[in-house]
Amino acid sequence: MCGPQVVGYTIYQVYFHPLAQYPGPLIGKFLKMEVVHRALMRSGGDVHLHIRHCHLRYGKKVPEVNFECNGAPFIYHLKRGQTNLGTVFVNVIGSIVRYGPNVLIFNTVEGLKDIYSNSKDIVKDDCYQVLHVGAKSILTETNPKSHTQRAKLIVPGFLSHSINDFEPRIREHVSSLLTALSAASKIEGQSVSWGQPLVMSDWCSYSTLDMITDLVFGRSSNLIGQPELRHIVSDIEGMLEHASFLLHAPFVLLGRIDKLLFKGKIRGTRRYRQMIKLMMQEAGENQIYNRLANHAASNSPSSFALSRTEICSETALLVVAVLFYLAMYKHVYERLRREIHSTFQSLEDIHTGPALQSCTYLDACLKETLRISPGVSSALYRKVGKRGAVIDGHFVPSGCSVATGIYSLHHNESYFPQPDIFIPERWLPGNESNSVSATPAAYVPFSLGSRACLGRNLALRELEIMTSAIVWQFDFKISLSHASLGAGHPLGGSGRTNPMEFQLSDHIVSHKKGPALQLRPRKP
Ligand code: HEM
Repeated sequence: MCGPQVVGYTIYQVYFHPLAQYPGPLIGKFLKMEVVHRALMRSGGDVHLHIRHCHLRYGKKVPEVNFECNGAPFIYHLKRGQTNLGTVFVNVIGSIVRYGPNVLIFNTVEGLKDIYSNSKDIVKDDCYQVLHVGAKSILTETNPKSHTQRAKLIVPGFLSHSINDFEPRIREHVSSLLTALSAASKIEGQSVSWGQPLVMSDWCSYSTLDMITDLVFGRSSNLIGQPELRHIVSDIEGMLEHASFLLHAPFVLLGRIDKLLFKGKIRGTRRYRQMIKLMMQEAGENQIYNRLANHAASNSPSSFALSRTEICSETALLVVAVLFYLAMYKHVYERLRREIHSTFQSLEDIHTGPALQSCTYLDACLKETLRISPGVSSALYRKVGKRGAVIDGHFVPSGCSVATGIYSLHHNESYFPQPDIFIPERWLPGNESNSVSATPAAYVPFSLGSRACLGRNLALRELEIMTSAIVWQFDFKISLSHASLGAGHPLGGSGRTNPMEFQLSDHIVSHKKGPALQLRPRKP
């Protein structure tokens, strides 16, 4: 392009483009902000925070009186520039941000529903196709008809009776985890002293990967029992980092620059794929993978393969996030301990049934964790079809990408007052404090509509059982020698300053190391 063309293009993008009226970063009028973050600035992992930042930045400031402290640490208020509890100015969150030349991000319940419940006129964005590794998968399929076909195949594996059948295996894996945690802590019998610090993200990842491989292939990866295989966890993380980079910057595939940038990670991906390949070959008759493979034989062989990303588990992140919040918010921990210890007489009692169902505070803690630290935190892009679509009252032309940032919506003050504070009480039936009550329609950790998470019930079952079993078995506290692992820090950079929030790195799914906990057998 020569000089006048550049000027003409710039004026069009800024003033006359159909999305010109929407506020957003200047650079976003010319480039996708996801690309800027992940490719140019290489700060991948922070996009969920940047989306929230944009909604705040492009909103407006209004005065708010009677700010409530509600048990949050003083440093937290200071970080937000609130030096007294009188009148403060807060940002009213901007509901729509232009996040790329043809990209709009909505931060409202109405926008969310219009985007994700309308599978006829709004489909998965083409960017998902970059994730096909040799074959399409249910997650990356963009054609609604083909998606329905695939979904029919695997949905039965995720219905409650299938999960009930699998639950004894979940409990066995949890029991192995507890034994391994005791051994790694070097806790002797009824010892009252605190054990060695343990990085819980590692241990929970081993256990949840063991569970999910057991379910999908009928054979566990057994990372709890075989330390030499544990590199698989970082192999998966590396693979997701690589994939999330390609998702938004597919141009690096030309000339395969990514092979240079992600050399070590690509090696890890190969190792991981090798393991999965072996498991696929040995999959038991009734396993989810087997059903897909049988169907593939009578259709197009590779196209029904199960993608690797589907079997990696975000569940581990959620368990460690719950443990982090329990260790940080003592009053929450005490209340949950009381509930778990008074409900269950022994570890064997922790299983699906009326007792577990009666644990309303456990349910509230899990919901609040999934709100504040959602396992999938960034924007799930969708593409507007031929006729265009009306989203939250705005007409969006055909071909535009639209999304809602899950982390950003879950931190929208209009739906979740005091969004940066972990308050399980907002989820309790007959909410004890109206000032913090949640808007359930804005809570979407598993997305919604026809492309919502299929593993939701399984993930929740694992979460409930693992969390209750750990709380039942151990007392725990943050290890002072690694206190900042997983936590925000006053010098942590934009959006990462809250020491009471478990920090996520968003790479398709979120992951993060931490917290480091010390355990001891629980006191009666
Ligand atoms: C707490 C843990 C989990 C969270 C927060 C979560 C969240 C999500 C979200 C937000 C999506 C939508 C993705 C998109 O639109 O691009 C999704 C899709 C999906 N999830 Fe999960 N997930 C979790 C665990 C699991 C587990 C354990 C499984 C299975 C073993 C699973 C299987 C799937 C599948 C198959 C899809 C694709 C659905 C489709 O496109 O039709 N998820 N998940």
